[in-house]
Amino acid sequence: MADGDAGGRPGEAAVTSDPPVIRSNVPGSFPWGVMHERHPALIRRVGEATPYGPDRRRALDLLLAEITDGVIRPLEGPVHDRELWRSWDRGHLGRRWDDAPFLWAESYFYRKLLAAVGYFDPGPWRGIDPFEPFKQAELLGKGVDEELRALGGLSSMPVEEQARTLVHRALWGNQADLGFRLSAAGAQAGGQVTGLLADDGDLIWPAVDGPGPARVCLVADNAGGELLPDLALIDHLLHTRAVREVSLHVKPSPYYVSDAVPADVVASVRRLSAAGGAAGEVGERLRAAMSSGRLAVRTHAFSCAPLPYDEMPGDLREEFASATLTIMKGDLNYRRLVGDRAWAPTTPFAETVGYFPGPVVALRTLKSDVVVGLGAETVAALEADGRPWRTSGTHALIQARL
Ligand SMILES: O=P(O)(O)OC[C@H]1O[C@](O)(CO)[C@@H](O)[C@@H]1O
Repeated sequence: MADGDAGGRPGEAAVTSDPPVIRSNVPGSFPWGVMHERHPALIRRVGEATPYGPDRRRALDLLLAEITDGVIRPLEGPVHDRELWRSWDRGHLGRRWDDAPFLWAESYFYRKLLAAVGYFDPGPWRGIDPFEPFKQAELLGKGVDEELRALGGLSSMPVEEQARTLVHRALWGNQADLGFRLSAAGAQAGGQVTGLLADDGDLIWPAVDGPGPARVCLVADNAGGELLPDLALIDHLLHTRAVREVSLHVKPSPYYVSDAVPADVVASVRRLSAAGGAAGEVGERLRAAMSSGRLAVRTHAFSCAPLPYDEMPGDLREEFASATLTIMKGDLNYRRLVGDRAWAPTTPFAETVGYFPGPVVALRTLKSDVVVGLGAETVAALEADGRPWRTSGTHALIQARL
């Protein structure tokens, strides 16, 4: 199957009734806006944020030209991940960007952006995160101060309320990733519609507290304002709950603007420790947990793959299969989890994640068209309201399949 258009999940019987994959070839649609407005704006912002020399600037200009009216070109030179991308290709190289699945094209765009800035090349720009200036500004910003201060109020709450609060902070931390803020709608976003569109939050704790030592995987999304509450939640799992071990999955290289990489984990733990008070204690406990191995940071290449999780490789499948619970953070992970398809929003969540090898919960604010697991009345009310509820980041959900 070229790109899973008609179902055909690897390792499973073809599901011919699956809806079509989302592409960016409809002018005016959300994916079209990402590819034609957000990505060019991002190329410009990256060029402004770091003092690259003429070669890198030329490469950024070429990337802009390629995504504007060109076809998808292969990576040039002796790159370390050529074989990987060949295995992920699905026949899209050489076709128009807009005709590839949105998920695939977006992901490849970020890989090409890293190529343009020389992130993997020998030389001065190797390993320089092009998004670091944005991430750093956020980590040092006022919003983060508030987040850290709020941790002080937790100790006076009963444990169940602490847990609920931490899950909600981790959930809403996903609201505004830095890529999302590159669009006018995203820049103005910030409202929250209280009352989740789906709320399986109460299912989390019985799953984690069950008999036997638990191991939790948290598949992180953005750095800064999202990773800090994720880390606070991890601290709760390790310190207050009887969780033996947490695997924190972050991206092996910069991706989707603000996605967390290992350097962001280190920066966030430092930020927590430096804050003093309750946040400082969280930071110190996390540092100790990293030293002892109870908190392990993982970077799997598939975390930056342009494919849904139902195509995950065997070692990652085993990792999730052996976890008591996997927490999937954010919009992109949600798209990869349920499949980036034009699902009817009332499609049961469990039906879309049947392939997932262990208990899984998604914490996600809605920033793209994909959504499943909603009640018909909820959908009718959202549609009647007339505002862009699927993509504005104002709505959130917690969905579990245990
Ligand atoms: O950081 P998150 O929550 O994964 O959101 C990233 C989202 O932003 C977009 O890339 C749009 O810019 C979506 O396609 C994607 O799902």
